Amino acid sequence: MAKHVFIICGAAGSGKTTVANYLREHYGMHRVITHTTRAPRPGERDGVDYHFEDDTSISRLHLLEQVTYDGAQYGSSYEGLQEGWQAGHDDVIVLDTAGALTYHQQLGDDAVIIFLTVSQLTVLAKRMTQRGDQQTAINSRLHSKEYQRDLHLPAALDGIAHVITNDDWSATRQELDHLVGKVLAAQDQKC
Ligand SMILES: Nc1nc2c(ncn2[C@@H]2O[C@H](COP(=O)(O)OP(=O)(O)O)[C@@H](O)[C@H]2O)c(=O)[nH]1
Ligand SMILES: Nc1ncnc2c1ncn2[C@@H]1O[C@H](COP(=O)(O)OP(=O)(O)O)[C@@H](O)[C@H]1O
Repeated sequence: MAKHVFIICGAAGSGKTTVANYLREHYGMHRVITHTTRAPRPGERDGVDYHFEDDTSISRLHLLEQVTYDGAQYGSSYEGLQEGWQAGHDDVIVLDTAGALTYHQQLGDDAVIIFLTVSQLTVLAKRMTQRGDQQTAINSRLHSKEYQRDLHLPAALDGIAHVITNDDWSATRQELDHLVGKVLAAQDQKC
């Protein structure tokens, strides 16, 4: 029975969305769509990239965890996880490191945490520009304490998270394939 949730965390621009989409497309994982009060970026769609909320609608939700990141609210629900598991799929979700820690505390080894980083941190802002983010949004992000915190693996996730340096996409893909292969093989042995 599938019941893992692959949690992708790391700084803005490190490649979390790219990795989550790869795991969905290549391993049939269920992408858990989380909730946010931040404004959609160009090209983002409600219900696909996020459930876009306002302060009132997000406060009515029954969330497993909720954080403030760069002045906006973000949160995820247990129902979102169950959707994938009930359909027999592993889940993949994109979270900040505070959320990743909460999931580790709640789900133990069923939460497989991947922390993404890059060798040159200056690359991150360039990737945000390439992605089409507005300059004011990039500046706000770069100066937020949450962005600064998630540039490095928090001590509480040391030895728990799998760290991948996402400089070169083909190397990242190989590391992901290796990790997912190991987790799925261990899962098959348990069944
Ligand atoms: N804890 C938590 N973090 C979330 C959730 N949804 C998104 N995030 C994180 O919130 C942060 C900001 O996300 P976003 O605005 O999409 O910016 P990005 O990091 O540039 O892609 C990222 O670290 C996301 O991983 C959630 O439901 N819970
Ligand atoms: N290894 C990589 N090399 C070059 N560009 C990348 C790589 N991984 C992701 N990107 C690009 O960088 C930008 C930010 O990636 P994204 O997945 O949106 O990051 P995040 O979700 O962590 O903010 C996107 O335009 C994406 O296509």
